[in-house]
Amino acid sequence: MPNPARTAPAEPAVDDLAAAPYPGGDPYADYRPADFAFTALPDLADRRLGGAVLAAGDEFFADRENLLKPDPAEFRPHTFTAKGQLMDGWETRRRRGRTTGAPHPGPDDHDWALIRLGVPGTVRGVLVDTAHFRGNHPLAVSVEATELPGTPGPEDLDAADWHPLVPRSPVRGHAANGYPVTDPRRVTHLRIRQYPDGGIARLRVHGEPRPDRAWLTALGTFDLAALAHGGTVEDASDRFFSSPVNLIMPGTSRVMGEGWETRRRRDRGADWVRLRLAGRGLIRAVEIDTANYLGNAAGWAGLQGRDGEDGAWFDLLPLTRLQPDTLHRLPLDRPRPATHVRLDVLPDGGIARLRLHGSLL
Ligand SMILES: NC(=O)NC(NC(N)=O)C(=O)[O-]
Repeated sequence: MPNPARTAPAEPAVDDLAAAPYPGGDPYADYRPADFAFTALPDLADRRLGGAVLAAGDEFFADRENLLKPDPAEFRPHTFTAKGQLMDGWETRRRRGRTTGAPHPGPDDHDWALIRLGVPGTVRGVLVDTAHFRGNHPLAVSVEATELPGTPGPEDLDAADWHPLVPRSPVRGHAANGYPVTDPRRVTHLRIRQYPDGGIARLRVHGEPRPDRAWLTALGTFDLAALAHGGTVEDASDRFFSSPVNLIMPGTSRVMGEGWETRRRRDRGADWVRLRLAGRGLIRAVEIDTANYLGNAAGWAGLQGRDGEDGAWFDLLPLTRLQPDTLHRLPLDRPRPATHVRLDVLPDGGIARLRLHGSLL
């Protein structure tokens, strides 16, 4: 019987895909970030929107649920549970070949996980973050997608029709690995495969939300700006401290960092964010919440509306004085059809949530 260690090819040098062992100090010091335009779009798999990892073939070293945690992955060196080093991600056991003569995994051996998006939509890019997985990240990943009605379980997903979103692609360790997606189909669930095994810290699925239209019609009156209903942040003047997408996230903010906070303005200008509504609708009631902004709440806020991509902007809500750390409830007397809304903030500061209650036309 040949000794596989002797016949195996020499260890490849630490190349671009690999990551150096943890050198001590700040675990993110040698992390390799990525700058992909699609990351400006919301994460449709966000746990806070209802995203979940429904099942995984293996999760021996670290739980699949970690994949969708909103915060960056943490690393505590030399922290061992009964199974191994504590890892903040989804990590499977090492695969083995079948025989002494073939001890390595086969070329198609892989681990898999099934993801339910929090909001269905068109995926524009997938981010596979291998933060802190060095020497145990997968060699490659692939992602498939499907669209199913209702609330299917893992068994239903097994029998679903899957189409590829990301072909089998190389993965770098301790890095943000971005894969742009061009397939325009609406999807509700994903299947990620990692070849042959290993650990992934976080999975982000960036795209355009496309919720169930029949559900919105049944609701009647709902928040036309909410991400969960298909509202989107198209652009904003400032993303310095936090993302404007926070304005349209579910629930209330718990701390300052969970809202939209702009930097201190040193000119005479104003900050703004432009939203595309869930559809063409009539807004009747506005909520502007400055929760957790005490010394830095926006001073005044106003709303403009626009009907169609090329429509002219018109006043929806005149500039209104805001109080710190307060939910402002503002009925609109004369609703007008709108597809887009611009929130103007004077002179700068923080707003935690913007709710635009109304109905589709
Ligand atoms: N040092 C490790 O991380 N080893 C193993 N992983 C964990 N989590 O212990 C492995 O084999 O990948």
